[in-house]
Order: sequence, then C-alpha cells, then structure tokens
Amino acid sequence: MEIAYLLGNRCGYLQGDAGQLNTLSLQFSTSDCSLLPYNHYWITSKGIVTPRGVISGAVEVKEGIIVSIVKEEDWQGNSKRGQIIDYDEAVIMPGLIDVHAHLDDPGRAEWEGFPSGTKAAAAGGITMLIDMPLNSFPSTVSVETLRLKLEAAEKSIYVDVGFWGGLVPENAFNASSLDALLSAGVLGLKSFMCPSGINDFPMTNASHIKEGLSVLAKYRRPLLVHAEIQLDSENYLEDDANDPRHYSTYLKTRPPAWEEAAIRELLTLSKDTRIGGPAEGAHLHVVHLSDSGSSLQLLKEAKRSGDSVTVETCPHYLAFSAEEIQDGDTRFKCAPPIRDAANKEALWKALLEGDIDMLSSDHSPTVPELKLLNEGNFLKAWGGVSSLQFVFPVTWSYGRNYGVTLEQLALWWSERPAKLIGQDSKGSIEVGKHADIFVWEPNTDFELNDDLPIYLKHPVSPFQCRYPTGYWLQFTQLTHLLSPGLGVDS
Ligand SMILES: NC(=O)NC(NC(N)=O)C(=O)[O-]
Ligand SMILES: [Zn+2]
Ligand SMILES: [Zn+2]
Repeated sequence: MEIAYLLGNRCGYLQGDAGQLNTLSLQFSTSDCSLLPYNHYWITSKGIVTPRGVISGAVEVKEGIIVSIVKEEDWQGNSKRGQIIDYDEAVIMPGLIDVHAHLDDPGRAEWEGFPSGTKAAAAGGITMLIDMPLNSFPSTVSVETLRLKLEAAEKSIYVDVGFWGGLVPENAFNASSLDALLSAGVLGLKSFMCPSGINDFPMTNASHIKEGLSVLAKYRRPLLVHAEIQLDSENYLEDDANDPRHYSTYLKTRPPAWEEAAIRELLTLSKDTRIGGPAEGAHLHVVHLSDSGSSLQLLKEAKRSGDSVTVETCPHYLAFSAEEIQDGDTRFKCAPPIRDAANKEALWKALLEGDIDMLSSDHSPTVPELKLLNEGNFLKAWGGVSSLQFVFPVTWSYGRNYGVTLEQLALWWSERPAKLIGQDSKGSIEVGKHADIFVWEPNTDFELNDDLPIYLKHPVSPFQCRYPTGYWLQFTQLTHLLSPGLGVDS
C-alpha cells in the first residue's frame, strides 16, 4: 500500500482511490457521513495514535463519531457489527488542523481559493483549516465581510473550515463590532504589529491589542499576532553588498530584533490574561515564530509567569536555512524570514522540548508574477510561502532525523491546534470525537515531482526543490463551515 486515506466525518466526503495519490478523485456530498461508504465501521491497525500512546487495535466509527477504541488483545473482530477495514501496519492519526492558512477568497481567488486550497489541504492530511482574515478582499473584519467569506467558502470546500476575524484599528475600540464578529462565529482574532502588506488590513498598536484582549476574554478565545515591529533599519542601498537578489540582503532588513521587540511589547499585555487578571479567559498566540533566540526566551518566561500564551512555528523554518537559499529564489521569501542554520536547529530543539507549542502552514501564496521569479528581487517580491499540501510530509521527512515521534506529530498538528481553536470535538482519536482521521505509511517514500498532482492553485513553492520522503495517505472526512452564529454549521 502506498497511499493512505482521510477517514471519518459527518458531512461530506473526499473519495480517494486506495494506493494511488495521482488518481485521487475528490467528491463532495452533503448527504453522506463518511468517505468510506459505511455509516458504521471499524478501522484496525497496528499503529493507532491516541493521546495515551500508540496502540494496536481498532477504532469504531458511527455516523462520523468515534464510538469506541479497542486494543488488539480485547479485539474479537468476528463478533463485531459494522464493516471492518484493516490498515495493517499503516498509521492511523487524527487529521491535521492547520490554524494558519490564507485562502484569499473572495477578492484574490486567483491567488488561491477555497476549492483549490482545501483540496490541497486534504491531499496533505489536513482535515480542518482556519482561514486568515487577510489577503482576501475585503478583509474579514466585520460580520458583513465574514458573510462574504462564508459565501465564498460554501461553494466548494473539501475539509472543515473555520475563520479568524481581523483586529484592526477600525474595529479595535468598537466593542460592539468585535462582539458581533465573535458572536457570528469567528474562532478568535488576528492582528499585525507591523504593516501586513495588505492595504485594508492596517497594523495594530499596544492599545488596540489591549482592547481586543478584553473583548476576547468574554468569549474565551485567542488573539493571534504577527509579532514583528519595524525598527529603524539601516539604509539598504542596492550596491554590491546589498544586492536585492541576494537572500542575505532581505534577511538584514528583518532582523530577530523585530520579533523580539514585538514580543517584548506583547508580553506587557499578556499579563492581563493571567488568572485573576483583567483579561482572564483571553489568550495570546504568537504566529510563525522564526527567532529561536531572545524572542523564544521571552515567551518561555511569560509562560512560566502564568500568562496564557502559546506559539507556533512553520515547516519552512524547520526545513530550510538562509545559507542554502539561492540568489533570486524568492519562493523562500516570507516574514519573519527564514534565518540561519543554527537558528533552525534551535527551533527544532524548542519544539522537541515543548517550548514551541504547535505547527501551522502559514500558507500565504500569491500569483507567480508577484513572486518576481525572473527578476529575483527579494525586496520587492510578495512575502509568503506556499506550502499547504506539503506541510505534513515535510514535518515527517525532516522531523524523523530529529527522532520525532508519532505522538509528537499528533500533538503539534492536531491536539494543541484543536485546543487553540476551542474545538473539543476535534484533534485526537478518542471516544466521542469527530472521526477526522487519516491513514499513512511512515516508511513509504514519495517524491515531490511532476508525477505528484499538486492541487494548489499555483505550484510555486520552496518545497518543490525538496523531495520529502516517508508516507502517503488516504482520508475520510469532511466538510463544514464553522460559524455557528451565522447558522451554517451543518
Ligand atoms: N499578508 C500576509 O499574508 N503575510 C504573511 N506573509 C508572510 N508570512 O510572509 C503573514 O502571515 O504574515
Ligand atoms: Zn504573519
Ligand atoms: Zn500568515
């Protein structure tokens, strides 16, 4: 067996031909409850990843919900009702939850879009993603703009989708506007501490963030922050030493001090989230950490002091280092930037030791023209890495060199993300949870090459140059929009 499957779920499905990712065909149905053509089934395997360890046994699914988990020694398959599907040595894992993806629809659907983005997600083991409020137009900063998002998404999605709302100067001091947005079902808010690159998504300062946290406290939802503050930078003349085609030139424009300054400021506000504090119940989540130095130290101290704070990093920071980025290869441009190899090693250490809580894709694609690949100008190209379909194989391919375990993969990609988004019914293989499950083979290699169908709208990704190894998968799953306030949660 080469390919694995997405399993489970309650409404809608993704159908894959076992064994052949390149013949994967996707279908969506609102009437069926499972990708597998059964309402009631058991999946058996020698490697079921549960919060209490990897077990050999069986998972029983009824109407998209996990109803029992049986260890091999207690399993008497013949006496069971329902269909039995044996995956042998393939690994059964909770589907990934990507808490940070920009699908750019409405308004910039030519950059990505819900059908292509969610199909690529599904092809990569992701069973739920949370869409960022910016890069689409208009940005998701009000109930009206959230409605436009929902209309765009409802047309066609292949995985479960939730939404973050934007915290921007325009709504930050307008508690009723934020209340309305949160009541309409956004899972939390997102803001930038530096220019976002998108005109209708301006940056917030400390007082906006303080206001945001106080509203979020009522809903017990998080604020996600792009933590970089623009510091005075030297004058980067386009001379020989600062050629805009050199990655080092770009790297110098966004030093770790930008991340550190932002996090230092944020932590003066996150104190409010402590038990007994004025914003108890709110939570602060730092997105896409790149600096494994002082920024990380500050976060560790804040956690120790009882601030409700978490942090994510992304596979591109764990896979690549500045030294290897070729002149003009703007596929690697993102913010904060990919730093040197020593920084990458320290990020892995922090992840393995639990100081970084989770992973996300920060899938932030654009049209190829805006990546300026011909010109190769790092200073002018769009900042954002396209990665959604590749994040899981990349995590595993690189992670296994660091001794990453299956339990850690599930923790970083499913369990902790589910907690961040407040979805108790998702994120792990446990009785009562949604059967958002995927199956994969850790020891089967594949190459990211022309034979592998890429469902992303534009196959312009730094991961194209790499050949991740180790797996492939099948799913069941899907599909609903998470916005209870608007009544579209099917
Ligand atoms: N406007 C963006 O999508 N920016 C994104 N761009 C990156 N990461 O380079 C981000 O998440 O900050
Ligand atoms: Zn960002
Ligand atoms: Zn982002």
